[in-house]
Amino acid sequence: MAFATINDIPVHYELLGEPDAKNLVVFSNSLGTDFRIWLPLFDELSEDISVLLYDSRGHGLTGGADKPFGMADLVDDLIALVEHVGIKRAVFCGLSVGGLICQGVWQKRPDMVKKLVLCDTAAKIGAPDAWNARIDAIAKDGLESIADNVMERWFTADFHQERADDLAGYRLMMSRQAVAGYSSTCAAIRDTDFTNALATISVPVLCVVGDQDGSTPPELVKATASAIPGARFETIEGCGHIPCVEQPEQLAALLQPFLKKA
Ligand SMILES: O=C(O)CC1=CCC(=O)O1
Repeated sequence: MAFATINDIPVHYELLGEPDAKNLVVFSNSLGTDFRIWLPLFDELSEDISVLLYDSRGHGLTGGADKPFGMADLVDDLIALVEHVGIKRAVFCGLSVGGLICQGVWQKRPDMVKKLVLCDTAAKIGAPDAWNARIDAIAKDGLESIADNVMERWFTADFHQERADDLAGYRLMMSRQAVAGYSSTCAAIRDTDFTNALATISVPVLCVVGDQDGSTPPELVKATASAIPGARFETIEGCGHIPCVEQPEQLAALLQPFLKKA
């Protein structure tokens, strides 16, 4: 557990391994989560893979919720954190809004990006009206009021039935986020459209999506992959929006060879 002051806010992160390791992956979390969502994946990855994990602005133990922020801030935070820990170049793997942040890093600092893993994400996520409705709902009634709906999109019916303890834990992770940080992140997603930048991506890209993802459905992620030159698209079976939690073995089986390929 480590903290750094990045762009005037405390950022919570963890570097496991060396900043100059050959196989180094930077993981960026999704809306309503923190870096602990990636932990189940690490049991499945080989030991020679080093990782940088962090909580994005307004989430987890990272600060910044008190002032409104947008996608440019989220991207700048990740770039500055990567520089802070001494990483020159890495694979960037982002889930959902984390995938938008990683696309933003590619646009601003392509020299930092060796490969991209875009997990349950797209160049544009959701409709502005839906984000505005979500922002209004949580301003009025708090995150608890939307938690059941969000869990329906995050996890499959099987997960709901068979992993009730985990479901309760991830539901708490989401509903305990700072409302203002969650709200700014919704606005950042609403205001971001990287569609025109997809054709500029010239590093290897792996796009993955849960077959039952209710937030970024397979057709959306497939369309994003189709617009990136040479990108590979894969579906994860029996999975909602968060494969690193629901199907970490399948995600690792896709990630590992992609990381190791020259
Ligand atoms: O909460 C959701 O609907 C899922 C989600 C959308 C963007 C993101 O990061 O998570």
